[in-house]
Amino acid sequence: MAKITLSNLAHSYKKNPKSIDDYVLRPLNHEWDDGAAYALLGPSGCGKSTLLNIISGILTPSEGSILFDGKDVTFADTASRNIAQVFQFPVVYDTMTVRQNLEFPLRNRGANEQYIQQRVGSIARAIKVEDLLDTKAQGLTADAKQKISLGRGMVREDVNAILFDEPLTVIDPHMKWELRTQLKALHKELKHTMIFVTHDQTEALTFADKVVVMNNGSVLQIGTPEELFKKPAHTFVGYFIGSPGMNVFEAKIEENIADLQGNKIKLNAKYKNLTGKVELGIRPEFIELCEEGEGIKIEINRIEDVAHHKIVRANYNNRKVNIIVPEDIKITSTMNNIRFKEEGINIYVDGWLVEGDLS
Ligand SMILES: Nc1ncnc2c1ncn2[C@@H]1O[C@H](COP(=O)(O)OP(=O)(O)OP(=O)(O)O)[C@@H](O)[C@H]1O
Repeated sequence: MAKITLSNLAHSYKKNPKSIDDYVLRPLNHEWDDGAAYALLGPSGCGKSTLLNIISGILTPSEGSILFDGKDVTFADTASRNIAQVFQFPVVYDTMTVRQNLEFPLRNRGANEQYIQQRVGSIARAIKVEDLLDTKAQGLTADAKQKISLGRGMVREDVNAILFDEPLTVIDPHMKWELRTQLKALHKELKHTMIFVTHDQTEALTFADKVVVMNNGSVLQIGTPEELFKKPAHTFVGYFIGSPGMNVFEAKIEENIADLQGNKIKLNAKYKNLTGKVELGIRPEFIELCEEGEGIKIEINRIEDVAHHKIVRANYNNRKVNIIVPEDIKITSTMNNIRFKEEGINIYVDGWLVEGDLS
């Protein structure tokens, strides 16, 4: 296992990039802790695979360097980086049995027979393919083959890192949950440094200790699922993560009062001299519905009953606002107003979170 350091790393697919817009990865400086499970999350085209390919050595970055435990591997090939990879589509040898497929990475490295049997046994148990061990891979479903690919990725204990590039895409939806849980359990047991690329927030939030949120070639935040929920570092993180995502309103801020188009909202911190585009962000979970005469007037458009809560879709001054209310709350025809819970309010300038003075 290794700590992975990205130092002034940037990448452009153009030979002579002229401006920052020519870069698909903008300068990054980050350390990925040894033994942690990371999810790399972001919309299609934000640069996730480019970054993963740079870490694995498939791609050489146009600028900066990458270090494994302090050793510069920027120009080292994939084989010498000692990493395991699992791709979107299964990589298995059809003519081999499941057992032989799982044994392959260990035999390749000259592991002894007793260790191979013990290790393949425990991985087969973890991914629940014990009954398939002596079956040829050829006849297996895409799901089962991808499970074998995951097993092959996990079977070596001596790798620096395991990289997963959207490995659950071909997996049947209810099997996805099971595999994610198994991957998490294997990570707990083996403590491999794992990087899991996905554009699915549920996948990222359930698998990872830390989620790296990317957009447009930049890392916007690295945080625990709780940090991403409570303190999104950027408005993009706020509305990309969450279902529905964070509500964002333009605001004027004077000390500890936010003015939303004439509606005054009390804040639990003071802000001074904010210049630029000032916005107030609040997740739907921190907005309460209340009776007419209190809070801010809204127009309710639709109420959706989802598992364990209701989502209220409404309009406030010609813009959309989403509210999450517990399933046991009865919404009456006079509940046309909302109020904000102070602890759920975050203030942003030009998209970025600013901390106020709590004293
Ligand atoms: N070989 C290439 N040559 C030129 N441009 C490329 C190449 N590979 C990727 N790109 C571009 O780089 C940007 C980042 O792509 P990348 O595949 O890293 O994003 P991603 O976040 O992994 O997206 P997805 O989830 O769709 O795979 C995109 O605009 C893509 O079109």
